[in-house]
Amino acid sequence: MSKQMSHLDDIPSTPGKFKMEKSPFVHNRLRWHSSLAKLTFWSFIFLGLILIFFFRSPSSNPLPQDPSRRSLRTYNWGGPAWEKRVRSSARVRSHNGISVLVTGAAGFVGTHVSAALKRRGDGVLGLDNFNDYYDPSLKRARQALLERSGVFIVEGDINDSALLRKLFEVVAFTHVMHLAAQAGVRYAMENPGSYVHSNIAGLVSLLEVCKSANPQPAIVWASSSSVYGLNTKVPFSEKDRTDQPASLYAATKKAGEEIAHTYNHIYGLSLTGLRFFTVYGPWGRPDMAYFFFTRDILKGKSIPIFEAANHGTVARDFTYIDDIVKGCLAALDTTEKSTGSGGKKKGPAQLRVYNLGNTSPVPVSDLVSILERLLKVNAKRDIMKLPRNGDVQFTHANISLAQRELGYKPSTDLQTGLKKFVRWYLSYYNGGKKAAG
Ligand SMILES: O=C(O)[C@H]1O[C@H](OP(=O)(O)OP(=O)(O)OC[C@H]2O[C@@H](n3ccc(=O)[nH]c3=O)[C@H](O)[C@@H]2O)[C@H](O)[C@@H](O)[C@@H]1O
Repeated sequence: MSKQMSHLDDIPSTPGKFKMEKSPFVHNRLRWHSSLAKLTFWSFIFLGLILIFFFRSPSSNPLPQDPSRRSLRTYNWGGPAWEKRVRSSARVRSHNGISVLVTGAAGFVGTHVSAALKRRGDGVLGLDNFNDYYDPSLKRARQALLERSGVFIVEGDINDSALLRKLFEVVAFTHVMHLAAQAGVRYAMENPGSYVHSNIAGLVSLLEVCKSANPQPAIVWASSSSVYGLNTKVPFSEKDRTDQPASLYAATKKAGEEIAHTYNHIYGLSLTGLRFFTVYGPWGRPDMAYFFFTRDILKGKSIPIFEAANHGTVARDFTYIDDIVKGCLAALDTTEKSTGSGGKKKGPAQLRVYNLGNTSPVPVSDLVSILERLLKVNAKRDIMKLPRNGDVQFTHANISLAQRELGYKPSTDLQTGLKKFVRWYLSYYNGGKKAAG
């Protein structure tokens, strides 16, 4: 052993150099050895301290706001008490009910869909990674709301295949409502990686587990109106081209539609994509214009209102959350079963895509006028050129396919929907004396 040690000690770090110093400088060499040992010792201590710092104190993470680090977060899950909560939340309580895994359940659409499913007696289990793309306390408040109606949200990431497999082991979900995603059109230029992480890698991770589950669930998931990109044919129909995305966000949603095709084709998964058109309403997303316009109008801050070239109008087919929820439930209720089992396809399976919009685009400047009336405050309008960061000039949904096949019929105009949003906003932020971040 000692022989071996001395042999190892003799190996020069830079072959050739060491040999030259060998015989004439024995003393030097001994001194060199002891300082090398000291150096190694202190390096280990230093390395150890760094490791302790990283693993023990996530709050002192040097980049807490960088969502590309989200995948490094660890979540606690598992154990008999946890499994019991999972089972109880997913238990179907009505005749002919379905059991649904809702990803992104602490999100805007996820919360509303989960609550609606639970209300009619379906089994619902939520999954959410509670990331900090926008104020996580709003997500926690939505979680508390769902908790009160008996929906448990598991904390975890859709990229965690072991967690997903565990969930399917504990519950034989008949359906997955996949709403977890990195949303927002403009943020894709700041953090492209988070779009790939959630909307592509996360989707594949989920579909991998679904295709191997036995029985395979039917999946309904959130695509986006943004897939129409630079398409100029209005209103946008599902038959129109979607190969000119204007943002990376749109490109990842379009990629999702292609990935859905692949898993349907190879594994017989039943897949339905819903192209949502600018969804708004109570408990909405603070990164969306109607939400932060409201906050900034109340604060007396100026709001940037985009216009296209030559004072061209920028407009959106704003769609109220309750209409979207009805569309989601109708999509779940009309799914056919997946046809595969054990990762093998047995026959062709259902593959669908629907527009869920309002069919009545409203210029952004009109949205601001409605908010001014509801808030009784004049906005400080800062008209600026539509930046080249992913926004398109207008969206307009043709919903005849969803109408025909899902019975989808939106019934809330922007004025009515914003009135409900403003009422919620004032009671959430002022009633609770919270400040909108
Ligand atoms: O329909 C969709 O698929 C997409 O709808 C929204 O995207 P967007 O329509 O851009 O919604 P907002 O960011 O709320 O913008 C609404 C309108 O306000 C305009 N806007 C936005 C921000 C701003 O500072 N000023 C401004 O005039 C935008 O150009 C747009 O016309 C969501 O943010 C996306 O996640 C979703 O996928």
